[in-house]
Amino acid sequence: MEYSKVKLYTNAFIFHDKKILLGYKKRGFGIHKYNGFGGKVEPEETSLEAAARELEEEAGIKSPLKHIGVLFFLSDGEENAFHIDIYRGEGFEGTVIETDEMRPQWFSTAIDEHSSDAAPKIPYDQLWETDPYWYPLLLSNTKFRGRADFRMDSEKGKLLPCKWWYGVLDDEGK
Ligand SMILES: CNc1ncnc2c1ncn2[C@@H]1O[C@H](COP(=O)(O)OP(=O)(O)OP(=O)(O)O)[C@@H](O)[C@H]1O
Repeated sequence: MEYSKVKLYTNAFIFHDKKILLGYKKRGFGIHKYNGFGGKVEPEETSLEAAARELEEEAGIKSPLKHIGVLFFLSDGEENAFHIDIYRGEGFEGTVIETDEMRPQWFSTAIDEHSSDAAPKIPYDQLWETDPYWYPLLLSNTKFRGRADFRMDSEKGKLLPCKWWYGVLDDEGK
């Protein structure tokens, strides 16, 4: 797929007490899916500043965010490509709140199926369709990069991935 411009976005995932915080998107792009907290990078701010601002706007918390990956995402009906900077935060300050845009919820990161952890499992069937390929890298704190091209499936009446790849980076991001 081709594109003319690249738009910068952020997406932040908070980890605490063997759990990951996801938000159920209540409106707009990605509605009814679970995702990290994020949005557009505004012209006057850095990607990290945008990630911190969006996390506070959408979940009411602050966290020491570290860049862990990049997703390059293309879609039918979008002339722009999305460059999504993925951040990971260990712990947080403040109180997690529900906002007009997102309903936050904790999910278990425990690998043990029989864990007594009360938190529900990550809802892999309610994420963007290609997210399950890179969540293991996010969960294991491994730097990564990837690309996914989405096309409108006229039979199903929704955007579906037609081509994608994800790769692991070394500590220097190469
Ligand atoms: C395979 N494709 C994808 N996989 C995983 N995540 C994806 C994604 N495509 C977009 N995303 C994220 O979805 C959020 C949209 O943000 P969105 O609400 O539109 O932005 P923003 O809050 O700036 O908009 P408004 O303020 O409402 O205009 C933003 O975090 C962005 O990174």
